[in-house]
Amino acid sequence: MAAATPHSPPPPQLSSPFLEYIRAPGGLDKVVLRGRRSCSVEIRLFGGQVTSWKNDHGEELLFVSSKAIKPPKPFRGGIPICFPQGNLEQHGFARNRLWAIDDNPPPLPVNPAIKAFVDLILKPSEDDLKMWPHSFEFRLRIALGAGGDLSLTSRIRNTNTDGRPFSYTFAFHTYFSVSDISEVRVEGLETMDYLDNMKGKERFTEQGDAIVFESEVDKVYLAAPSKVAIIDHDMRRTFVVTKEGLPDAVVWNPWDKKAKAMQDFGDSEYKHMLCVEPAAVEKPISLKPGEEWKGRLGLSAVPSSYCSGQLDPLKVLHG
Ligand SMILES: O=P(O)(O)OC[C@H]1O[C@H](O)[C@H](O)[C@@H](O)[C@@H]1O
Repeated sequence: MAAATPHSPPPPQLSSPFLEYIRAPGGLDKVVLRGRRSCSVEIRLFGGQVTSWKNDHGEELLFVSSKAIKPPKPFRGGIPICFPQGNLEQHGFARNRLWAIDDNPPPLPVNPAIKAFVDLILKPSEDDLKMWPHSFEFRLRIALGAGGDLSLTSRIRNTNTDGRPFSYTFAFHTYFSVSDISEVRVEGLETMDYLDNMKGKERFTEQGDAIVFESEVDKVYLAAPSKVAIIDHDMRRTFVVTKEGLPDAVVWNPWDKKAKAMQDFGDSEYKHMLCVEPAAVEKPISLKPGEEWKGRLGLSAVPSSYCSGQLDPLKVLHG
């Protein structure tokens, strides 16, 4: 396994005032993207994982467990990358590997207003290839927009030289920080079909209006719309989640019993988090050698001053 090396190479020279490389022992080196006022994003090279996203008041928007444990265990919170899934460790190994900074990524169209971004890359190690015998290049661009919005673009290329295709499922396992899960509602997934992970992946159709939370939820919404809103009444904040190339959306909250059973999660922390995860789960993505797949996650937080308590979710979703 490509665990973090105790003697890391010298920090890369990041030639931008919007980026900072921070050295930390035990595979915890990180890159910080800085935007206007106090907006920032922190990305840990271990897992290629976003571990913090702050708005321009410096308020944390992502949930990270106070019990999160260090590498080589996956880190509970932020945005773990789930790839490649299948008959492997839960959620695949990408969240559990040391990624590198990609100094020379192939061109990716960018909004010229975006100054703060970083490109990471993951390639399989010899040990990874024994577990999942496919050669790939996984490029991840993480960008902080001028308005404080965050985007993650994944590009996965099949670099097999033996002519073999491969297939995988994928998720941006996004943990949102919420004031009180009982006061949160999700708009955009009502009337959708879903697979219920708590009922042996049986298929159901969501009924009623917005989704609210009163107990454990672990559902894969199929062919979910490209925009989903998470409305946090107490915080007077709405997260708008956009997705491209990722048909499904997993919604997860472990609630009290499961929370207690998780070693790296506080007993009451389920009250302050919600995972809404743009994903490709139902139909695995298939790539022939030389082919590349692209998936994008966009996150923005609409503050209460904008909503003024009059938030019209239809405007957020369709306006
Ligand atoms: O504990 P982890 O491997 O990070 O998984 C945490 C959760 O992730 C997803 O949301 C799955 O749908 C859940 O079934 C799983 O429990």
